[in-house]
Amino acid sequence: METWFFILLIAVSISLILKAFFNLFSPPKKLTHTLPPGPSTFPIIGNFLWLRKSFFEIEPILRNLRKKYGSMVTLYIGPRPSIFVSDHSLAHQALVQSGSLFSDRPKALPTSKIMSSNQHNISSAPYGPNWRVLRRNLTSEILHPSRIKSYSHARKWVLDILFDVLQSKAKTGEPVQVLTHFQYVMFCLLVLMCFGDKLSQEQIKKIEDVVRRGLLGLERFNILNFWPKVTKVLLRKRWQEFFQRRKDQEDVLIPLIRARKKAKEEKLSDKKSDDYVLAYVDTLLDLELPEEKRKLTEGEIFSLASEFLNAGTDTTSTALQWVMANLVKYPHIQDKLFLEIKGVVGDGEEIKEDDLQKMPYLKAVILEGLRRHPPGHFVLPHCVTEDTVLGDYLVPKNGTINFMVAEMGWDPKVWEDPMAFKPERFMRNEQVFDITGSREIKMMPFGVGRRICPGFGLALLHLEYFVANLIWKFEWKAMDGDEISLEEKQEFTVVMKTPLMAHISPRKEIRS
Ligand code: HEM
Repeated sequence: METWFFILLIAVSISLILKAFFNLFSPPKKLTHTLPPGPSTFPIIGNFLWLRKSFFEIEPILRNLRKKYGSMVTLYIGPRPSIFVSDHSLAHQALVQSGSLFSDRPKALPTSKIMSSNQHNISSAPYGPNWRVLRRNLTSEILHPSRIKSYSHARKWVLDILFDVLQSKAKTGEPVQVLTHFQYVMFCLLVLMCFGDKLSQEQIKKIEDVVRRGLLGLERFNILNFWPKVTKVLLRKRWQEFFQRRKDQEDVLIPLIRARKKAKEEKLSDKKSDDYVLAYVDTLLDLELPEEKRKLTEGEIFSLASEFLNAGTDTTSTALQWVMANLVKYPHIQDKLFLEIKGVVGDGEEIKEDDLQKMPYLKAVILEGLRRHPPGHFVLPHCVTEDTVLGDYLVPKNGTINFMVAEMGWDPKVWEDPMAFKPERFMRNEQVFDITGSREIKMMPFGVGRRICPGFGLALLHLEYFVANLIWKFEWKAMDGDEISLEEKQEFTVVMKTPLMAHISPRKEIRS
């Protein structure tokens, strides 16, 4: 079927080339600034071929193009020009200094439009009143430090689950493949924050299965966005598969939303007023959209809940795996971290959340992990609210502008020996490293400016809490004769191509 689609594209391309040829004779449009340079593309077919690639596949191409064209490059991906920026100071100019111009999101492609309930979630909502209300609800109701603190019992519960699994592996001496465990614990935490703390492990597993299945292999559906009227006929089966994925998720998540609605009503009518811990879904039930002056629909609440799970789980478990991989690869860094923890905890059994504030080296290890292995190599695509100039080039309203996160963290002009894992680089300065990039950008694993990841505080807490406890409880070693490979591949995030396998031994036994 794709072959027919391709032939059709060639036919349309030829007619467009002819049109472009005739346009040569019409008077040129007057433009004071031009788009940033980039490789010329064969109309339509070129756009289509770019569209089939993931950003991860495009990244090495962009790295080469940067050498030729500089730190702003244009590619024609799909129907719009896409500008890529790899320069720190241009990113600061755009996202921080001109934040109100550069914080819009592009019009969603058809599949994303369906997934986001027509851009009624935080990450894809246009810059405006609806986005502001949705984002403020998340940050003030759920991600506020005092609310985050109120979920500490959930973190302890999940940590104990993780310890039980690792303890049994340590006893048998078999190596542990940690990623699935990390993914599961992050999932538990976010599910409890999203739907309340009364869910069983079986329910959480079911949610994880269906949400993860929906997330992986999404690039398969990119092609549907190219000329949807045609793909709806020619690629009918793939569209069906796409809708089925969403339905599978709705079947699991919508009953949970309805249960929270019922619980809230019961609480209001005072039938039940027991230990009711506020969950993200509860805050959405009565929220009003200012642009449409109405409450959210069930479908929109579903999209926001899915976004919360997708945004906060794989990103953090990926970062956790990268950090642990480096601690296994470099035992001297692991030892140094262990000694710092010992200095704070003494002979205590567990690390309390307040203890984390006293561990600067731990923070440096996490920051170095995020610099060297950012889970997302690009921020989400941005667009401008009006035609704008950046770095002497035009950034048009009908295009997208993308910022290259990994490139900035690996820039030798900013970071000495950038590909090495050296947490000490974050210890040299008296001041705490500013991850929000408000004064200057050195790296931006969470983005910067008005669209900065609202979950960065929660993510850093989760990373610090789990890394510290995992190192305090166990010694982590590479398997005999096994090199820890830092090769990458793209899943939803940029993960380890060869997932981390390690031998673990309880520290208690080592100490006694
Ligand atoms: C290590 C973990 C994480 C990383 C590396 C990360 C990274 C990012 C990045 C790069 C963006 C895009 C910024 C932009 O477009 O300019 C983003 C947006 C977002 N993230 Fe995160 N994130 C993480 C964890 C979380 C968590 C835990 C949550 C929620 C609980 C979350 C919720 C969101 C949301 C809702 C957005 C959209 C913001 C907007 O468009 O206004 N993220 N994140």
